[in-house]
Amino acid sequence: MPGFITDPADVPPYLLAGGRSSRMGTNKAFVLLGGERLLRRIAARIGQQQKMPVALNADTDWPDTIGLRLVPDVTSGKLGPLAGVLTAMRDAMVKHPHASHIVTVPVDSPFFPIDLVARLAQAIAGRDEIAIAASLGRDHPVFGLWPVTIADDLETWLLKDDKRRVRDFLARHTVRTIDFAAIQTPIWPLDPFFNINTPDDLIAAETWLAALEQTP
Ligand SMILES: Nc1nc2c(ncn2[C@@H]2O[C@H](COP(=O)(O)OP(=O)(O)OP(=O)(O)O)[C@@H](O)[C@H]2O)c(=O)[nH]1
Ligand SMILES: [Mg+2]
Repeated sequence: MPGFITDPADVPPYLLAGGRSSRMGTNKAFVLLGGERLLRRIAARIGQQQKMPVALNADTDWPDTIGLRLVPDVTSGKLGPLAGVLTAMRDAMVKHPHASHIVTVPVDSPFFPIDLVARLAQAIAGRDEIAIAASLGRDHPVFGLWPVTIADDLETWLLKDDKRRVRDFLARHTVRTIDFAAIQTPIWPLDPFFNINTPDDLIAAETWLAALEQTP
């Protein structure tokens, strides 16, 4: 029965920013959207829902953490978003020993739903279950509630599996997938998990931001 997590606001939040931003050509966290850096925008959005401070999963030489606690990957070689998830699990075991789960959000999706953690948490029915977001028929596992109990399995898998396909890891566990509706705007329905990978995506995101501001 769902309801394993009694207070979603108690789940420690981790912001994933340990990627290479290769398609953007410059660190995505510091690009401006609506005059504000993505890093600050996303940290504020997830931070407003959670009681514990947001931790930043990023490289050790990160230029400006904006006051967030920096948690670099526990594995080397940039093994992808799940390396960030593993890092968050390991960190939470030390910093938040009572937490059964952690929540991750990527630094590049500025319109994610405000009720994200509440809805993911509601779906968790047991200590070892994962919950991930989905929209418009696509899964978004970087938006996930992850049980710290599976850290060892994730570490073993990350170090052994060459392809490191997120769906292959998810197949090893019980996963609750929660669907979020498109957001109605005056131009077109917006995927709440629209993410910014390229300079063109950033231009599109400005258009979406303006459209949202016109939405009653
Ligand atoms: N900790 C960590 N996070 C990662 C890693 N690779 C990607 N991410 C994060 O996962 C999220 C989704 O990744 P992508 O959209 O591919 O971003 P990216 O890898 O920085 O960009 P590209 O180089 O263009 O693929 C982003 O928030 C990234 O910062 C990694 O090796 N370690
Ligand atoms: Mg990438």
